[in-house]
Amino acid sequence: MLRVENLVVRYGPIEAVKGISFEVGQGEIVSLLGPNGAGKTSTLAALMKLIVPQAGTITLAGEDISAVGAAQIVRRGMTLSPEGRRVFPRLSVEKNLLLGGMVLKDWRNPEVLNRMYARFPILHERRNQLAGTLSGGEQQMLAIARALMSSPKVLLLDEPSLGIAPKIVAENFDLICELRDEGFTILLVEQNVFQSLSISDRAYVLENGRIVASGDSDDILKSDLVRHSYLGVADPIEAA
Ligand SMILES: Nc1ncnc2c1ncn2[C@@H]1O[C@H](COP(=O)(O)OP(=O)(O)OP(=O)(O)O)[C@@H](O)[C@H]1O
Repeated sequence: MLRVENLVVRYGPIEAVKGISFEVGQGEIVSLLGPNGAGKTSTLAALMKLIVPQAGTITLAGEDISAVGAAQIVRRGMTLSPEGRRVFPRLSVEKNLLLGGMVLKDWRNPEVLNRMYARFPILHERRNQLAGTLSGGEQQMLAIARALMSSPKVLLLDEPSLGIAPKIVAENFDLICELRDEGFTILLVEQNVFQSLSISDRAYVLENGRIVASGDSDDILKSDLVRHSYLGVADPIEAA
């Protein structure tokens, strides 16, 4: 569903992503892991053209979207729930949601909004409230719901558990699994390595802009590299 080849992202002299290649199959959850500064957010931003990559080929559902801009990428079926949620704090919950589908022709179609409210009743309850007044967990829910408003095929999730309470984190991971079961294809960036690997099918580990490990999530969880470098424990199964 998503294939990335030789992606390079530079900020002036800093090469943040150094020619990485990976793919996400239809209906998979794939984790992109790695320490702070590894290049995870830069990769997602480049996929959505929020920053322009210096090189690389991006293929979405068989179509080359390397030269396609952000709005068109959303129309073609890929959206991002960004790190730090980035809801518009002074707009209502409903307006935040509508913005998620606004690049589509039928963005005013009430069915789309109603479907989202049926999935997230709390957002319906709070639809007239300013987004900035929601709790962290609710804002995260809103960011994911906003990304779903354009009915994407591929969902990019950047740190959906960052800064929210453990109970809500567990609910978010359940939601991500539900979305996979409904057929969404998900690329998940997470600091929460155990939980991320426990729900994903496969994973890539980024370090200093390069992929240093990849494979089935179960194998990555057991690998020495991840155990020692990223999890900091001798036995992650015991620790979990
Ligand atoms: N706007 C920017 N200008 C200059 N350098 C940047 C910019 N954004 C990121 N970088 C640098 O690019 C590298 C990769 O950063 P990036 O945010 O993609 O990593 P990350 O893996 O997402 O880390 P984190 O989990 O901390 O967000 C880092 O060295 C970072 O300092």
